[in-house]
Amino acid sequence: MELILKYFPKLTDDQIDKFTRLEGLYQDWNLKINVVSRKDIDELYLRHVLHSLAIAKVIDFKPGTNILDVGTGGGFPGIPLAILFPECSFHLVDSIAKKLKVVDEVVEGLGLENVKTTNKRVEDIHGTYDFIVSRAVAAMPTFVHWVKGKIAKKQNHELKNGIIYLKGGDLTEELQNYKTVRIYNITDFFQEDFFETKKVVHLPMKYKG
Ligand SMILES: C[S@@+](CC[C@H](N)C(=O)[O-])C[C@H]1O[C@@H](n2cnc3c(N)ncnc32)[C@H](O)[C@@H]1O
Repeated sequence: MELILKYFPKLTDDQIDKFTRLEGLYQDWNLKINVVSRKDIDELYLRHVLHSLAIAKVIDFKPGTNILDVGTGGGFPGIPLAILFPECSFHLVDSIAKKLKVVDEVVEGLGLENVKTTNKRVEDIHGTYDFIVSRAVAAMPTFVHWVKGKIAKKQNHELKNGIIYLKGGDLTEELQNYKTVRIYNITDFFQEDFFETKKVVHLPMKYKG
């Protein structure tokens, strides 16, 4: 938890309480359904919570923003972002039911009222969103194909709405066709070795309706 406060020193008592309780909830649920690896549970705050919050260093979501987390798995990046942005709404989607069971339990355990979950493939989700966030789900061309029709017409964040994706390694080839893409090194925000090759990819997508 100290790690989160190091980079987000202005958290409210309620946010600190939720981030603190997160670890116990994941530990309990992971014993029953193994959704997060042992090593990852031991380093939950670094590998999952702080990694998810790198998105907040790229976009400061305004109150009222609605966000889709595609392939949320055990709830990342959606759950940490929902704690950080209590006035935004988050829709967490995954095609595997057992993963969402853990997410549902964590959401209930924390009393997170700004999160809803759906067990579907993202291709079958028909809402629109200001932002689509994700980590480690598909190559960018596939991902863009899945979500490009889901960017809200009424945009809150002038020109910035679109995809924010957490990914690692050399992305030059994969992203060469996207002219507006911005790539941020996570080590620019968090000085931790774990993030050495990890990036935040921001692909603004203007609605063309
Ligand atoms: C490698 S896991 C990443 C989970 C989580 N985002 C994280 O970073 O911890 C990929 C997840 O994407 C989900 N997924 C893959 N394709 C999907 C699709 N088309 N629609 C919804 N979920 C999908 C899988 O079920 C899996 O839970």
